[in-house]
Amino acid sequence: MKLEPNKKLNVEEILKDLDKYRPKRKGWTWREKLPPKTKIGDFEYYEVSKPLKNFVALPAAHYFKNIDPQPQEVITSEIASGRFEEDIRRMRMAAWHGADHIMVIRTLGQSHMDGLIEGTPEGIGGIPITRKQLRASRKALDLIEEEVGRPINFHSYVSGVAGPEVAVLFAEEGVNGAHQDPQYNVLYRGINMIRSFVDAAVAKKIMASANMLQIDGAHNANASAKFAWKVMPELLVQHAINSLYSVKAGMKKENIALSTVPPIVSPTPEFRLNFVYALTIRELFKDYKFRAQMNTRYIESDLFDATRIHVLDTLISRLTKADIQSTITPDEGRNVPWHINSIRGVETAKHTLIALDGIKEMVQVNWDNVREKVRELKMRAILMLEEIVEMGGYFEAVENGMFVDNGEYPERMGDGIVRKKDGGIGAGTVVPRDKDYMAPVCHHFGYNNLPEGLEKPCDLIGGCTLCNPDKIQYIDELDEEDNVYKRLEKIREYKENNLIKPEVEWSYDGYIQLDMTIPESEEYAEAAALEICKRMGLEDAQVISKTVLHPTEATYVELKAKVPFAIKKDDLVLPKKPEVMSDDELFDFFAKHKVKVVAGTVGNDEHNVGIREILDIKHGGIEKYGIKYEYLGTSVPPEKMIDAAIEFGAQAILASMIVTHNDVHVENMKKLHQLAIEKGVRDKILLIVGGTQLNDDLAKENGMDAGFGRGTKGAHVATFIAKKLKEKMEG
Ligand SMILES: Cc1ncc(COP(=O)(O)O)c(/C=N/CC[C@H](N)C(=O)O)c1O
Repeated sequence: MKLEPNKKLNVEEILKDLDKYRPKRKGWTWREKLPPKTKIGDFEYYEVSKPLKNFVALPAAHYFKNIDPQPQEVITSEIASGRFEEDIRRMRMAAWHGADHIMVIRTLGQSHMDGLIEGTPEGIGGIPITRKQLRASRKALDLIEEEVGRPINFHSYVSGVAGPEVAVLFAEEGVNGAHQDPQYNVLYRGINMIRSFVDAAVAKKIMASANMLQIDGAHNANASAKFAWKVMPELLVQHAINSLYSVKAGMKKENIALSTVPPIVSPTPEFRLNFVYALTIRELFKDYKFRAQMNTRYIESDLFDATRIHVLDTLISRLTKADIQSTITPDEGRNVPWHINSIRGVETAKHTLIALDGIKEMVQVNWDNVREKVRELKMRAILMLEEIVEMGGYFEAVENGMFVDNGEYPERMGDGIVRKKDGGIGAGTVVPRDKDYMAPVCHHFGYNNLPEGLEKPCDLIGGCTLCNPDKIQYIDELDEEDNVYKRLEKIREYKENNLIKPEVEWSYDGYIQLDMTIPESEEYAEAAALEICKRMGLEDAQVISKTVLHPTEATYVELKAKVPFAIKKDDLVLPKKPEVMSDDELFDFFAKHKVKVVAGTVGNDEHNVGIREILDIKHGGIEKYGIKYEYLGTSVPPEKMIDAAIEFGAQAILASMIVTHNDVHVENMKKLHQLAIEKGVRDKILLIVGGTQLNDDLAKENGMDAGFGRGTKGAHVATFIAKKLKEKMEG
């Protein structure tokens, strides 16, 4: 099976033969780095990796030969729609934008399930991680990898009371990376600490056997603390505990990634604080990997603010080091991530990393002003670790509320998270192994009374599931109602009738996002906006963000709402593509017919970039085909345009109109048409207008011969002139 860029992912195809699916590989894949000063297009890069085969480049790429340079850092897209058949569509979108690390959040509460989930039930806030969901997702990613031309890492979470079972499932199914940090269970899921650490050792050894990359859970302290910047010493301690525990459990340091988040945001002077922290952690843990995550603690519903924060967080990565740049959807503050926001997050990371390529060639740390601060932060962490040891170790420290206390250690606020050593979920469930304990399976952590001379423990049973996947018991579905087939059934009618509905996260969910500015205070603006949606016939309208432009003058309101209808794709009339003759035909025509035009930006408009692109040879402008032009400049009065065309003996006027405020562009078109009639040349001179807000219909309605909008090239205009002149000659 192969994905075609012009064909949608076929979920039914993905679901076929999942019982026979085997992962193509195990373990994590880093990007293929290219050497410093690699040339891409007209530019040199210091920190790029192998480009993609298929991609969606940044918006401005078309100015630069449509290059899409890929940073060396792995870029994560976090997905949490709750329906894996929708997640895989978004994975494809994210991969084209440059994500090669797909992280699917688990459904609420899966950490508290003491066993595996089977089948394909729908999740809340994330996906129920099941063998079938993992296989379908990994199988889809195999196809998406081929399509974009780069390996994609599939990632989820090994935590909760079924941690070891989940770790085995992941190792069996070729999951490439996972969060694993026992402190997460203890602090944020209330799971017994002895159970958590014993399970973690078992899970880590299994993850190590499959060469999975591990991400720790320190970022949760950033997200949970009242004053996120005060837990920095503790974060270093948390990283140290999980990192060393992971090494002791058999993990290689290059597979241990510290999850590090710039803890604070503007309006604080964030950079000076975040930068010191970022330098400190990288100095202390230089043999490990760094998974930089954008801040989630202070993300509000304002997408622009969130994006600014994420750009600044990515600057920190560029100025220090990140092996993975994890993107968080900028709307983390208001929705479960939607398609567009997952993609926005990836674009922000790619844009910023590429924009700051090689920044360290020009910008260095002023250690004179930083060294002392780094040292102080390290001292705080070391003192905290020493006190933990004095208390009797980690478990006692947690019992004393040492963690996520909002005092910057050694200051203490006394509001840390307290867990009892013999309390929490799974307390008392750890049983010491008997002397004759023996488990005939591979990669099993801890005491195992295996017979001498075994090549592999599982030789005793003819192979374990990690060595012999045919031993895996594949369960297809358990719930007759809550499964992917039932969900696909509900939307089959839309697909069969080629119907279209907008969506934000699930096919045909019908949601749109709209925004409006209401000249009222916040509360009236919200009420008015909802009423406007109601009168527009939209359903389930909800305000998702408000920006006060002025307490009484105006409020900008963003809403989501459902459209109560579907569109028939077959009834849609597509705007006709502008005709374009081949270069040879254009060269040939204008070699035989000498054509002159006058051109300029008409009225009181100073924008000239667009018209120059249409004229100049180096941008593929009309000059390339032999058309002569007289450029009149900007803010050219319509009268002067007509007079110049007469004087220059031009067959056409090219009038650029970018400003359309108060319909000034319509007024100028009408004037050109009227003046050409008054001067008796309307049938001798083609009136051609262009501009980002224009189109052919609007131009013709106002007396022009043609109108060209966004994306027009010189060849389009030259083709129009040639065809019209040909008609005149034949007529
Ligand atoms: C160390 C660890 N284990 C498990 C889980 C998830 O475990 P549940 O199934 O209990 O939700 C998490 C969650 N982090 C959220 C993703 C974050 N936005 C991220 O990108 O890292 C975690 O940090």
